Amino acid sequence: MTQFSFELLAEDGAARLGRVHTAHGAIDTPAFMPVGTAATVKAMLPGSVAATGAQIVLGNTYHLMLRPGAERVARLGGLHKFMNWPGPILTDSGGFQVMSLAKLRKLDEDGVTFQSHHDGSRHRLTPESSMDIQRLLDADITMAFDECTPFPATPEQAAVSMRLSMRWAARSKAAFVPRPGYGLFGIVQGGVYPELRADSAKALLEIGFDGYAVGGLAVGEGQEAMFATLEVTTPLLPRDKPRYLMGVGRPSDIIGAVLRGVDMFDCVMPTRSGRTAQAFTRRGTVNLRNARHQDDPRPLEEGCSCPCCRDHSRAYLHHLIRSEEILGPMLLTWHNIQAYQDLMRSLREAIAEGRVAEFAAEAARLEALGDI
Ligand SMILES: O=c1[nH]cnc2c(CCNCC3CCCCC3)c3[nH]c(NCc4cccs4)nc3cc12
Repeated sequence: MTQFSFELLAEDGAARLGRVHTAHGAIDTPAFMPVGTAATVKAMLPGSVAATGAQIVLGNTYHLMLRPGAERVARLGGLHKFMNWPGPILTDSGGFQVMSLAKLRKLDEDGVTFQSHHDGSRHRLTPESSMDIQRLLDADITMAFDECTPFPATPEQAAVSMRLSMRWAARSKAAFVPRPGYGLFGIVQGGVYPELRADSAKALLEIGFDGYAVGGLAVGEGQEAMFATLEVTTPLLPRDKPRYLMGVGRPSDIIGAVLRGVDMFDCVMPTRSGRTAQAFTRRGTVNLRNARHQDDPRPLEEGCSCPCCRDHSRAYLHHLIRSEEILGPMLLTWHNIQAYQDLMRSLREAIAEGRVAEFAAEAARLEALGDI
């Protein structure tokens, strides 16, 4: 039976090439995890997600506990069977989504009480219930129940919030049921304050986790502050465990974070943007609603192997978007996920060959050119 583990295969500065082994398969890192909110990567078939090169997807505890319910998913064989995704799945703890989506949230030492944004029914999430739900979903990687410290926060506010998350991290670890091939990740908090980040990392190491996420970032602090915080945080985390930067990000954010020691990423942008006609290319984002594309016979991105770029023109994509045809968001979602997976593969190859700094410089140069 596979044990949950992380293989460190190569290093190039602080950047790492690795492989995470889980009960449902391996993940090559640096890795981008497409978000599968309500047990689906929106507008994509599971086979299409796999065809992009994605090896792991995210499931959303908040949504699934409300509908169809974690017990129902468990009765139906767990999330892998329910959504027909045989590969690894990471579920978030539900905490972040409760704070951003639910109504009438009441947070106390024990957890969060909230009303469903669907029907107003009352629910409660605690470290213990979050672990139970993630186990019912059969997540290969379970996230500790934390509070994402709002931004901006004073050092005092960030300290109070971080200490609550550390108490919740200990309770998450105590409630987590260890199984071969299944892992639990802790989440570092501490705002943009180096001492608090150090305190949080130290607290999590004492509790002991299979992987370490950096939370509380990509919440409006800006790329410079995010990178500065990573520079004082990742060096404090174990070299032989995966690091996961939550909610990141744009391609330039991901590249900069990989250079600062991050291995795993999740972000709603490639899927959400795909549905709003925003396409990610090596030369920056392209808005296909823009009339400049209406006579353009070229593919969205030269050299991209996805069905959107392989089989269709910008003029056609523009037409689909303007006509609000379902195929529009389908093709752009596929392209965006493929573009992110191609970026991660290029980063892995660059690290393996010891040229990741050069890769980052070239990527920044191309993006600065803008689309033509
Ligand atoms: O400290 C954190 N703790 C827990 N989760 C965080 C998340 C959510 C990560 N994606 C979850 C996914 C689970 C499946 C459904 C989709 C989300 C963050 N996202 C961002 N920035 C991006 C942001 C997105 C929205 C507002 S900021 N910063 C984050 C910080 C934390």
